[in-house]
Amino acid sequence: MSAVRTALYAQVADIRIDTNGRDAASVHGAVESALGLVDIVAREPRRLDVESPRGAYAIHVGAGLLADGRQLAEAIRGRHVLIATDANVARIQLPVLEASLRRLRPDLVIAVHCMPPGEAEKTLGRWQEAVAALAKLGATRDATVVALGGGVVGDLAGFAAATWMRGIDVVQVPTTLLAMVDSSVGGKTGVDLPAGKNLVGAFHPPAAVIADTAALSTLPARELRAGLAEVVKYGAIFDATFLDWLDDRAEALLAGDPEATAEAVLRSCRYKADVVARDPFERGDRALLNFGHTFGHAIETEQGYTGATGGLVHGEAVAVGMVLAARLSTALGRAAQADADRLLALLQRFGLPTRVPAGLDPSALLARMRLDKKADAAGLRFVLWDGAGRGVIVRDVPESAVMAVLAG
Ligand SMILES: NC(=O)c1ccc[n+]([C@@H]2O[C@H](COP(=O)([O-])OP(=O)(O)OC[C@H]3O[C@@H](n4cnc5c(N)ncnc54)[C@H](O)[C@@H]3O)[C@@H](O)[C@H]2O)c1
Ligand SMILES: O=C(O)C(=O)C[C@@H](O)[C@H](O)[C@H](O)COP(=O)(O)O
Ligand SMILES: [Zn+2]
Repeated sequence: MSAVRTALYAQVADIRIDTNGRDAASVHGAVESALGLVDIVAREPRRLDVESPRGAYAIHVGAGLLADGRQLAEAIRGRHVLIATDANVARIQLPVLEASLRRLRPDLVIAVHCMPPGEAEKTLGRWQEAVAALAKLGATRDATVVALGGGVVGDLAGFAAATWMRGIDVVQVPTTLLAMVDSSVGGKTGVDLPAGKNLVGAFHPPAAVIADTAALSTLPARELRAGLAEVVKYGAIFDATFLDWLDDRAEALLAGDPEATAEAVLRSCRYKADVVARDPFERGDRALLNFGHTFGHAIETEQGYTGATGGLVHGEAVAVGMVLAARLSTALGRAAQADADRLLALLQRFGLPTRVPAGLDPSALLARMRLDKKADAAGLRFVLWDGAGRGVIVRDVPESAVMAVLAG
């Protein structure tokens, strides 16, 4: 262990990062916490393989994968690497990831691109900065973008990779629970416009996903809860018994228990991997993953993506959206009230919001939904459920019923 410690410190001391000043204390903290995890990594990280139009890729899940570095080092083909991250993650996880990469792949030419955190930064302007960083690096077609961060970084950096020279590799290294269980898998990338969420983007599956569950130890509680909303979503649409499992493990998950967390990540990735392998371009049942999102995205857009400054963050908006989708299902006679009540109780147990924020106008939200990506010339489509674990895609939902749940 002491040889690993010496090597990690030596590598970290060597690193120059233009975009982020880090003090010695934060480097020390990051290295020490990474070292504490090397033992845990010996307990075998788990691996899932996912078919995709760009080739099969592995999802690695385990504690300490960033300090270990082997899965990441092996996923990089060419010489140029752009590590894209945000300012919070750059302070905490970047030193460890960069040290591992330099230790295991001294052949690489590495640059770091750092953006400010938050949904409000998932913009075309920030995408332009990311591709400019690829140009500065001289990234060739065999270059790799390493997306180190939450879903905002993952979507934006993934889109930069999708568009640079019409498509280079991206390795997703999720550091939030939401990104581990959802956004790093399946290849949706993109940015928001003022007119709507993720309106500009591309399907661009990753070359690998490396989910170091130890990174979650520094995640703010609010972001952990937001991630749990997307975990609940899998139970709601695919598997009622997973809702029972979540209910049983709620305390453990909220406390960041490593075993419960790793299992929640793996099970979530399995649900998502199955559906995206079957339907990578969302022509069919992949749309079930949008449960709660028609409402949720309308809320986020209407609030101007102000999750970091008083609005709802994505997972919170999805929690509210799922409650509304369940109510709409009940109102349309598709599901029992008891199912909606159970979902509401679980989301409340996870400390998630379950009501439309005050001050949002139902008709303005309905207007936002018209730019939902599931809509077509024939109108809106909603993801509803026929009861817990049985998501269903529905057309011809009367606007009056939608307005009633928005207002209720
Ligand atoms: N592509 C997809 O399939 C998909 C799926 C779900 C969500 N999304 C998108 O993901 C985004 C939301 O992602 P998110 O919830 O990860 O939010 P986020 O990326 O904004 O991260 C949340 C906050 O946590 C900080 N953070 C990240 N990792 C940390 C760590 N380990 N320790 C401390 N702080 C950390 C970030 O800096 C940020 O402030 C939305 O834009 C949503 O549309 C995409
Ligand atoms: O992967 C998918 O497919 C999803 O819908 C997952 C969602 O959790 C995610 O928020 C996604 O970005 C929404 O996609 P969009 O196509 O509705 O913008
Ligand atoms: Zn989502």
